Amino acid sequence: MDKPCISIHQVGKQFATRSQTIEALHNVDLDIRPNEFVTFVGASGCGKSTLLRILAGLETHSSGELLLHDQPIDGPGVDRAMVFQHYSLYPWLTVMQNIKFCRQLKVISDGVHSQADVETASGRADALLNLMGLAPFADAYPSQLSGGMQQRVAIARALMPRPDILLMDEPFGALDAQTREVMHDLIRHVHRLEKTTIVFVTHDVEEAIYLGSRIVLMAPRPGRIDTLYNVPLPEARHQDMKLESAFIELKRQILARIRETSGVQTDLDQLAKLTQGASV
Ligand SMILES: Nc1ncnc2c1ncn2[C@@H]1O[C@H](COP(=O)(O)OP(=O)(O)OP(=O)(O)O)[C@@H](O)[C@H]1O
Repeated sequence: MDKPCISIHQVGKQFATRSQTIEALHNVDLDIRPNEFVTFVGASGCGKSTLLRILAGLETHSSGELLLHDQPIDGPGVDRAMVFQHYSLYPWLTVMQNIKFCRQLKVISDGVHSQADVETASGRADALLNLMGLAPFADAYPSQLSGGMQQRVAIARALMPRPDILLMDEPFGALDAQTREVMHDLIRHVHRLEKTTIVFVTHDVEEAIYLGSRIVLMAPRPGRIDTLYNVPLPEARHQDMKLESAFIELKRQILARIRETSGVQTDLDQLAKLTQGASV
């Protein structure tokens, strides 16, 4: 078995607010292998985004150890890229300029750039434009694009420096159902082609199963890993798999476990009474 590229050992995170200390993560242990596609689900507040932000180096952890290729994570790095739910594109730059933006920052900060550098970057940007189906929109501005297309630009921009790890925090949460399906097949294709390790946080269990090879179910108060599930689907996926019994059974199990761990129940008797009252 491959050596893990990310090792999370006994990681804890507390947030101190004025009135209390919140244990956002408690003794989290997980190894992620190179080129894995791991999806995280769980009830609201179970620490999914906090863990992702710690992996990105945008947040510090309070205890334990996080290693990336055996080195401690102590801040952001070009080896990791993050894609958020909101597209975070620069509205005054075109699609192509947005994709090349980080590369240009690097050139400015390094103070060196050869003609070969520029050509390599242009070739990479062109390849990503094509991969994302954005070639006809290279000169468009973000405001001229749909939400799905803007998120494709954000993904292309994240992939530009060839990160080892792509961290995605509900990247398709704001898209309509049809666009999400298209994005699911696109991101699986990107994963196969680019061989990037993907860590993907979502509220949507169906999305977690369709995309992931492994699902990490987290539970809240304190935020912790509850269950790991291997996804019993082949690498090559298609939308009809969502109707197969293995898929539906896994979805049922995970949804039931999220309900159990969230401690939130819908009181159907109470709802029925309220509805009766309303109809009088
Ligand atoms: N900066 C912060 N200061 C104080 N508490 C925080 C902070 N960030 C997160 N928390 C708390 O830590 C816990 C975990 O939050 P986090 O956003 O990681 O959960 P989540 O699983 O991503 O939730 P959701 O699915 O609702 O986005 C929550 O109780 C949240 O209120």
